[in-house]
Amino acid sequence: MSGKDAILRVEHAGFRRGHRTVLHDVSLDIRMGEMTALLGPNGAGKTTLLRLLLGLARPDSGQVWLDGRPMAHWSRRDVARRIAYVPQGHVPLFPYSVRDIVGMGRLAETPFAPTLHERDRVAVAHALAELSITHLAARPYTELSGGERQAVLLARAVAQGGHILILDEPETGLDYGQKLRLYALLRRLAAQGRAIVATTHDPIQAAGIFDRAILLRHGRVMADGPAASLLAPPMLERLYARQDQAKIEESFW
Ligand SMILES: Nc1ncnc2c1ncn2[C@@H]1O[C@H](COP(=O)(O)OP(=O)(O)OP(=O)(O)O)[C@@H](O)[C@H]1O
Repeated sequence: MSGKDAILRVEHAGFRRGHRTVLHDVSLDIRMGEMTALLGPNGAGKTTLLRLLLGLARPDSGQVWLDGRPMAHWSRRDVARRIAYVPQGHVPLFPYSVRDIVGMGRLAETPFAPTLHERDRVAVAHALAELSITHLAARPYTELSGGERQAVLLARAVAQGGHILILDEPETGLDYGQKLRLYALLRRLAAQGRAIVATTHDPIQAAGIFDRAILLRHGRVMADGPAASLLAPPMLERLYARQDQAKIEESFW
């Protein structure tokens, strides 16, 4: 694997669902200490690409590498030690307490223990404090607001540790103050050397926050570069152009 700091690499990945090709020849590197935003219109393939990065789906062609080894060679537990995931809108069936949900982030470390070890409890307390939700610790997760739930899922990812944090539309449901705290937290985690990858539907905000942007359209990487320069009007108009308009532009160019 080239690129000294690339912890995750996608090499010429193709992915099909039935007759649909969802990802076409996607190649990219995810680097330590970098905040990478993944943008594109609805259905562009962002969540599918995250699933490949998480090892939850395998490409039909090409390869995904984690820390220099093919993803398929890693056990689920070893992937969970390295990659924390914050999914979109997750609602469990049972009214676990916030403390229990955040504690689930420690399962890769202590999978069969009936109770958490002291170091796990410290990690949970630290994560709750980091997200300013210590006061919610005993509340049932199912009774929280959307923004509070999102903060709990972030705390679970922080408690999990790992070098890579992958988030699917993490701003969903957050108020403005929570969004600012989320981005400050992600920046701190990146400054500690972690790799941050997040999908977002807010390119204007992402331009000021992320280091790098990868633009996906119709399952292909349309552009990959510094967020501040890429996420500007000409590129964004192309990225989010209606399909018929894009065809006109493609034939024009
Ligand atoms: N299980 C499936 N079966 C068939 N097609 C699927 C399946 N999952 C995803 N797709 C298709 O793959 C394409 C990419 O979906 P994906 O969820 O990755 O897009 P996205 O960029 O995350 O979209 P959004 O911004 O709306 O969340 C879409 O056209 C979707 O309809």
